[in-house]
Amino acid sequence: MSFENALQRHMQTFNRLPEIRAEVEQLATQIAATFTAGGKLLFMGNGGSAADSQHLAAEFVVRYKAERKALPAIALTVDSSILTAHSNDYSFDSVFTRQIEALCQPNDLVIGLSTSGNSTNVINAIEAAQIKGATCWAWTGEDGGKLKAIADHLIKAPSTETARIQEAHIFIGHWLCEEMDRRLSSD
Ligand SMILES: O=C(CO)[C@@H](O)[C@H](O)[C@H](O)[C@H](O)COP(=O)(O)O
Ligand SMILES: [Zn+2]
Repeated sequence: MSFENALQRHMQTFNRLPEIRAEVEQLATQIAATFTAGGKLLFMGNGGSAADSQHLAAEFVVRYKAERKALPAIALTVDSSILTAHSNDYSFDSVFTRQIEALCQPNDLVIGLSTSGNSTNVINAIEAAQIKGATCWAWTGEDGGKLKAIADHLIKAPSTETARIQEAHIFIGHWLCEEMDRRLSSD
């Protein structure tokens, strides 16, 4: 794909983001309510979405732009000992489930990122988090994949192309950080 072609697809995806604005605003409201109620955010995903998970968790814990209190967020993608021990001793399909069992509380909000919507370890962990009583969001592509029927709420980036979906996901994540700065910076 040429540079121009990739850029055109990126722009097409971003031009369609207003279509999912209501869901993103609903998520912002739920995240703010989660923090106010003493809950935390748990992020997970594979590959680029693992990177997005740790990137976004860091924005909440450290800071985005405003000076505000630390906000509780954990990426389930970062502890190499947990990831390798669990995958080696049990299965990669339950590598996030195990951490949900250890860390997730009923008032937490779980965000599973999967461009296909079909990553088994994300699906399994969302189901485990639902059993724990947490509210579960899936960030997917336009298709939604298997997560469409499983997650409590969906944010479907308007593309079927992995890279473009990831670019939209990180934009949405940054906008949520912007919103938390606006809503919580005076706390
Ligand atoms: O970053 C990329 C592609 O841009 C890859 O690392 C990609 O994230 C990996 O293939 C993931 O395993 C894809 O999983 P998913 O998004 O379908 O859940
Ligand atoms: Zn990538």
